[in-house]
Amino acid sequence: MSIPLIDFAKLTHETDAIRHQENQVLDKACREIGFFYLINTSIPNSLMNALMREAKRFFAQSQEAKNAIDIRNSVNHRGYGNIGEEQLDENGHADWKETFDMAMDFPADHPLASKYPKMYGPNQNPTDPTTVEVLQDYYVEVFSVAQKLMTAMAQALSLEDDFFTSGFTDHVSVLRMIHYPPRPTSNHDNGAGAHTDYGCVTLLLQDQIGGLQVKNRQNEWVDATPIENALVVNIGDLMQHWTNDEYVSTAHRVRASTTDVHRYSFPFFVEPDYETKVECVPSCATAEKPAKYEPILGGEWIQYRLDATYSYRDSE
Ligand SMILES: O=C(O)CCC(=O)C(=O)O
Ligand SMILES: [Fe+2]
Repeated sequence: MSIPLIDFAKLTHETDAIRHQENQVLDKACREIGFFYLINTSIPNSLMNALMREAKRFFAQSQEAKNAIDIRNSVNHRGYGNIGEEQLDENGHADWKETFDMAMDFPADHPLASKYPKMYGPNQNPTDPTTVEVLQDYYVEVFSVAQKLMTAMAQALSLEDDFFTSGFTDHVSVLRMIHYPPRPTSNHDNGAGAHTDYGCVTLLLQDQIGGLQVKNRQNEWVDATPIENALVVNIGDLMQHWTNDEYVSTAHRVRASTTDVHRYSFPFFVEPDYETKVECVPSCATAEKPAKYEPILGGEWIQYRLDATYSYRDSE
């Protein structure tokens, strides 16, 4: 099975019939593969290009400059992650990539930062103000797309429109920039190891290099070949829990760049408020298929998964 295409312009169309029809296609994609391309999003192409440009500038800085905002110095997991810091597949190699993570910025003395210091707090920003501005602008735009997407999912699942989005007031969604440099040896082809994402959905912007692969229901790795200006969207574990396994969180991986090729990608991990209670949505449980998972707080789940994949968080 290949990766379906969803038209965001249709999903948010003013004509009910067009919206409903696209909603059915979305619902099918979420149930059958958990991955789709999203085209015609409201994000300006110029902003996507600017993000790509800033990422190249950011990662091209000296190691010293990047280490000044090392993610290991941030309790709430913001900033720069060097190669080898993250290992997504516990049975493989560490990932051959460097990263930068940002999220909503809360002052260190904010009540939520005091209560959940590992999830809320300040960002560690790049020094260049243009980079920061572009990251913030993109964050706002991509979150707006995510909200509309979750509204469409709620409609597809016969829920109130705001069933999911109402859990995103003080959300912990993360925008990440990733740089996959050329791999050093031929036996280390792991850009990002096989994994599922932790949150509700992930909206990924990628360049034209390719390398992302998705495991379909037949257990075959399918290439998520880049489509210009389209986002690749996938369901995460929290949404799978929320929907009692109706929407599926699917394994994916990134093959590392070959010699001389640099790849850049920008996942936006859509994650609710720490205190949003995630429990089986009513339309996904029946007498034959009762709720499979205990209710959990969104933040508890994300924190548990982050602690498992980052070496520096092990000891905490
Ligand atoms: O870089 C990519 O294409 C995907 C990255 C990814 O799956 C992740 O960071 O969770
Ligand atoms: Fe992922």
